Amino acid sequence: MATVNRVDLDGRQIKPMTICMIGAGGFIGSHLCEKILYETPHKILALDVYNDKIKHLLEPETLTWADRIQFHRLNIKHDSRLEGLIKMSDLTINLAAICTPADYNTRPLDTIYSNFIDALPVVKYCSENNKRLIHFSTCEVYGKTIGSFLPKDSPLRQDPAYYILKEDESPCIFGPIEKQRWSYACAKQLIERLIYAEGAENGLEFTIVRPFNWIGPRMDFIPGIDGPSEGVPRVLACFSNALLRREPLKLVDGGQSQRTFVYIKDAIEAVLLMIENPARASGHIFNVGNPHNEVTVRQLAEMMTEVYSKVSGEAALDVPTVDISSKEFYGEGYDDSDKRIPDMTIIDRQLGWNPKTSLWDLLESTLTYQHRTYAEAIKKVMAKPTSS
Ligand SMILES: NC(=O)c1ccc[n+]([C@@H]2O[C@H](COP(=O)([O-])OP(=O)(O)OC[C@H]3O[C@@H](n4cnc5c(N)ncnc54)[C@H](O)[C@@H]3O)[C@@H](O)[C@H]2O)c1
Ligand SMILES: O=c1ccn([C@@H]2O[C@H](COP(=O)(O)OP(=O)(O)O[C@H]3OC[C@@H](O)[C@H](O)[C@H]3O)[C@@H](O)[C@H]2O)c(=O)[nH]1
Repeated sequence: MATVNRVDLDGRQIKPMTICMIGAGGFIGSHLCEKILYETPHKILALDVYNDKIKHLLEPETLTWADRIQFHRLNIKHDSRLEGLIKMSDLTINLAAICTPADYNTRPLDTIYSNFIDALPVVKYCSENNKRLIHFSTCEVYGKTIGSFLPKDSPLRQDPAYYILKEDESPCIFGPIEKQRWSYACAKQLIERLIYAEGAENGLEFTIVRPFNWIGPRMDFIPGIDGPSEGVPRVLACFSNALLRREPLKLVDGGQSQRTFVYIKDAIEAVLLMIENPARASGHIFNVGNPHNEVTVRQLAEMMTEVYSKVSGEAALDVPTVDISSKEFYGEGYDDSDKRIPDMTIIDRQLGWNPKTSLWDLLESTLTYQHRTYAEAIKKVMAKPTSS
């Protein structure tokens, strides 16, 4: 229930606000809209080119929160309504971006435009109109770890100083320009620098979020079901798709890269704290991830196979994974982050936030959702004879 008498971390009453949420129809946006509508009195101006993932919040119009969410179908690349909507709001949250690795090396121009050029007017309108901005960046701005450049057998690789990623200390280490994978990270880094500079020179009140692999229901799409057959989503959806179709999970370059995964519902708690505690969140860059949920991609595949077998009741394949080269899977210009463990000092100190959900538990609830949502549709598609 949306409570009116909400207090912030310092015991002050939180006034209801209007939030302009750009990219509200995406994975993170859909969870953030739910959280705000279910638990707070705030209003949302939801901007996106799609609304499939928030349809349940928009229809029917008799829902108790219907007067607190307004959907505006628009593309921020070219829509004169953007400035007016930002002006009508107390806070703008920008989530809009091309953010699937399969696009970074194959559509580098779209990637750079989306993550830098298209975000520029949002920063400018916030700055000029004295509006607060929460901008979504990425953990990819750290790029590769310092440790990855050490010899394989160096004992220093075990020293956290060489791999833990700290907002105010770690360098941003990208590969050469011909590795177009880094077009995304580089564009995100430049918009972070621009926002930071707007804060320093023009007093923009900002918060930058660096998500570390947030996963959960509604992430991306299942190819051929609610997205293009040839599309390559992020790893959770790729592996879910293979499990649903009873095909081996593809491990890019042997699945040796490491990631930490955080449950979307834990991560959204952190965003709500930022929204409602401006004095503690403004001027900061926050890592938001779960340092305790680290696995290699191979281990993720093994765990997902086991969890899916449990939630679906179907035995796992005899050979559940297959190796594939990054060139074959993503094409020319792919490169990878080796390891991503967030330092949590700043977010813990400023907002007292820490993630709660283990990788096993978050996979169990997410794969239960995937099975319930897609298993029947996949069976139907697979039963259809293919035209030759
Ligand atoms: N999910 C993660 O783990 C993760 C990790 C790092 C960074 N991020 C960042 O968080 C943000 C949201 O990510 P997500 O996972 O929800 O992705 P998503 O693709 O599900 O959501 C992005 C939304 O933005 C919309 N959008 C894109 N361009 C637009 C435009 N020009 N005009 C209007 N709407 C537009 C898309 O339609 C989509 O609904 C992105 O900026 C992404 O870079 C996410
Ligand atoms: O089928 C697959 C898909 C992916 N992978 C691997 O799994 C790892 C994770 O891949 P994801 O697609 O989830 O994306 P990444 O973690 O590399 O980047 C993501 O992280 C931060 C965000 O900014 C973006 O959402 C995205 O860039 C990579 O090493 C990738 O090569 C596979 O081995 N098999």
